[in-house]
Amino acid sequence: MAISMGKGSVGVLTGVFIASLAVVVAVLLLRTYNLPELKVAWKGKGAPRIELEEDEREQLYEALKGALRIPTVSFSPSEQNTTALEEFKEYIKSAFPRVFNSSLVEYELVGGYSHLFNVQGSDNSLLPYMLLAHLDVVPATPEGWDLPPFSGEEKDGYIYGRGSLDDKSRVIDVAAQSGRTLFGVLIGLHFTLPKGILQALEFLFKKGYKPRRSFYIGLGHDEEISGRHGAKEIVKTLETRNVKLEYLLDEGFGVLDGVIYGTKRPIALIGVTEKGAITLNLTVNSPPGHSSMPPRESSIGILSAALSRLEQDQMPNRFGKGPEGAMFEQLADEFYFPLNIVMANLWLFGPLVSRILQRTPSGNALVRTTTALTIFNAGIKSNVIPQTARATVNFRIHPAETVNEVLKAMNTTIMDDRVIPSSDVPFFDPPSISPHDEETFGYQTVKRSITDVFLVEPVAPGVSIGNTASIYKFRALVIKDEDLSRFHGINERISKEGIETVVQFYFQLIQNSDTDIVPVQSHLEL
Ligand SMILES: CCCCCCCC/C=C\CCCCCCCC(=O)N[C@@H](CCCCN)C(=O)O
Ligand SMILES: [Zn+2]
Ligand SMILES: [Zn+2]
Repeated sequence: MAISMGKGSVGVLTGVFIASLAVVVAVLLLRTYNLPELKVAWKGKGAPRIELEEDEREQLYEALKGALRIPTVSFSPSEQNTTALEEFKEYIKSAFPRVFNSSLVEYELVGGYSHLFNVQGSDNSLLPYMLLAHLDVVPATPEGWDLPPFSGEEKDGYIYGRGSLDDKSRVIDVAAQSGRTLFGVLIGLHFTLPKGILQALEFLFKKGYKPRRSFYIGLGHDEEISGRHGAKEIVKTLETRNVKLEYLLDEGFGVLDGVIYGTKRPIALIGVTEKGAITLNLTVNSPPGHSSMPPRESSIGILSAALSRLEQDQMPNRFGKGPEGAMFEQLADEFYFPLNIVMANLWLFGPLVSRILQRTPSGNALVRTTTALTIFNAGIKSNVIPQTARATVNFRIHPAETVNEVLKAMNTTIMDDRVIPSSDVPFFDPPSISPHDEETFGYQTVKRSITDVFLVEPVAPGVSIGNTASIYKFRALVIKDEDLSRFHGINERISKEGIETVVQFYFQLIQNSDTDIVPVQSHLEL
């Protein structure tokens, strides 16, 4: 069928072309010259903060340092440092005596090393909520670190260590909607570790606080390897007791300061959904033998070629097909000119924005299903042709795609029957979007607590690129662009100010949850 265009269409297209060109030039200029420095002059008062004495502050830093020194590493689904997990049990008991000795707290160990606290409120008519965190960490070797990863040492106002961001500085925050069972929200759960949560509770008890609304704190011990024995057992435990939650909060985004290119001020994002995930092991077997008589193709060669195809031939850019498009449109006013115009008109500029986003790893993660090659194993000796080569590929699925679609695309890309896929961790489609309208207590309470503590606007819903399988995902930290590589990377660290803010956030959230009235959002005067 022929496509014809009238004069009018040509005019419109020319206009669109010129507008696009202007935007491209403007974007290039913005990239060339530094953006104006962020000048944030908040006049918002926020909520009263917990006043920490100097010795309490020191106690807070020391408690985190102590936690970082216990190497609670999850190496693989079948290997964890159980000695460290044992040590951690004793550690939290000594670091948070008021929590463990309070008559308001029921404590139990779940799945061997996970911790479940039920803090009794005075009003049983209010549904409880849940805060989640995890105490396990991914492995780290000292290479490249300014300070050793399990030393809990301090430099220039930062406390360094594996887990300082993910997730030993945080406390569990999980929130399910009224009437939803935990199982529905926690499948494949990722927990984060609970330092800030327990510390906030410790300080609250010290001040004689008694909550009105009951809440749970769940600290998983195997979140980094899918939460099979921690989170899932906690879910089972609560399901058996027919527990319903008002909301559930876990780690996730944070207050993003300069992370989204071209924004005028820090933006707090609460994850209301997240990407799906598949982790596959790819194996190639071929006859072993003497390296002096190599076959034309070896297991290593076959597997490497397949992996290279996967890395080169990424899944398509889906920008705008999932909730991330709406997120940018909602935030349009937060961008400098002319990006504000661009973001408000994604129907026109969507393709341009999607191309710009995919140029950075974090932007790319928002716009497509990502393919990450994470493990490669083969060979035992320099003169032996290996029988087996094995690699692991981790896909994070864009909300507009499914597990089945990704598997199909992967097969098409590899196109080699000798590469055998298998999986030993659960995979899941991107979950549905958690409610975040003006009537939703959990979302609005988290949002209000963010504004109270960080004095930041806007607070908007977003799509989390990491997995937590919780209802709301927020990390009470200001995250700068340079921090992104520290997650699961080298020189993971948290500022002393940052760790105090985490505590302030939970201190505030726990108190803001003590009502049945959906909070009115405060607005900051600029
Ligand atoms: C324009 C770009 C905007 C992008 C903004 C990105 C901001 C990202 C902020 C923080 C990122 C931190 C990474 C989040 C980690 C989430 C938690 C986590 O590590 N979960 C694990 C669970 C593992 C479960 C076992 N399969 C994970 O996702 O690997
Ligand atoms: Zn992690
Ligand atoms: Zn984590």
